[in-house]
Amino acid sequence: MSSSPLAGTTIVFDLDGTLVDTAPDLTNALNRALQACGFPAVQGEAVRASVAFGARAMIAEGLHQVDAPNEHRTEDRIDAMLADFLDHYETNIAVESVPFPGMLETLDELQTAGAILAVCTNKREQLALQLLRSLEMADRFASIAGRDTFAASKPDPLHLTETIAAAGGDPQRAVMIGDSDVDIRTAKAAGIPAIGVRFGYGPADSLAATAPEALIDGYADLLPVLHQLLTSEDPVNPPFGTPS
Ligand SMILES: O=C(O)COP(=O)(O)O
Ligand SMILES: [Mg+2]
Repeated sequence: MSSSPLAGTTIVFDLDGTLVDTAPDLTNALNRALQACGFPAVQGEAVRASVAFGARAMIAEGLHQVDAPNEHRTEDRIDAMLADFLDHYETNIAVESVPFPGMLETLDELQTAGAILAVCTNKREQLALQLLRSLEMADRFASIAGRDTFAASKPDPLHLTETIAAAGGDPQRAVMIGDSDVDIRTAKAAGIPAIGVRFGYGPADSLAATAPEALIDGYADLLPVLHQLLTSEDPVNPPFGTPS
């Protein structure tokens, strides 16, 4: 039997910018929507930070980057662009999207140690499933919950606690891992420790400002940091909630 502190612990991952580098395909979908309106394409770097906030935010940032006149920024126009964006994205979801370096190996190690894996993303559930299936990763996760899976989505803590419940896990034995302040705020609101990843899309200062339990720069750091977190005997900040 495994004596790892990871055994039976639910490790919940954000998707975009945490498990998978989805920015290139999202940028391609944005450019398709911009070009359909007669605007030029934008560079990925220019809209990268907006990926953390979803397709609508990417469109708003894209329109800002191309100096779109105000009449192109109405709700109706943005809705039409969003439909165009999603249409293209759905059929091109895993063309350039790749797992972050070391991610698959780390998931292997977590599973070997007996951890329960789950995904809590603000992507639409169907798109999250499609992406993870395309990358042949979907079966690794006991639950995959998108923005439309439950009654509320991140930063509402219900999204995270329901994801853990759907995975058959215990919120008192869970850790959230994400690239944006939204992920960390969600975890804090649920009373769950959080690890921020600095290689994703969330701006570094806002990620750090939410004070996650730890910040990592790559998957090589995740297991040691998790181990430290799960075996911490700090009575002031116990790893799992308040001691009874
Ligand atoms: O698509 C989004 O809104 C962001 O997705 P994420 O929650 O997986 O980072
Ligand atoms: Mg993210």
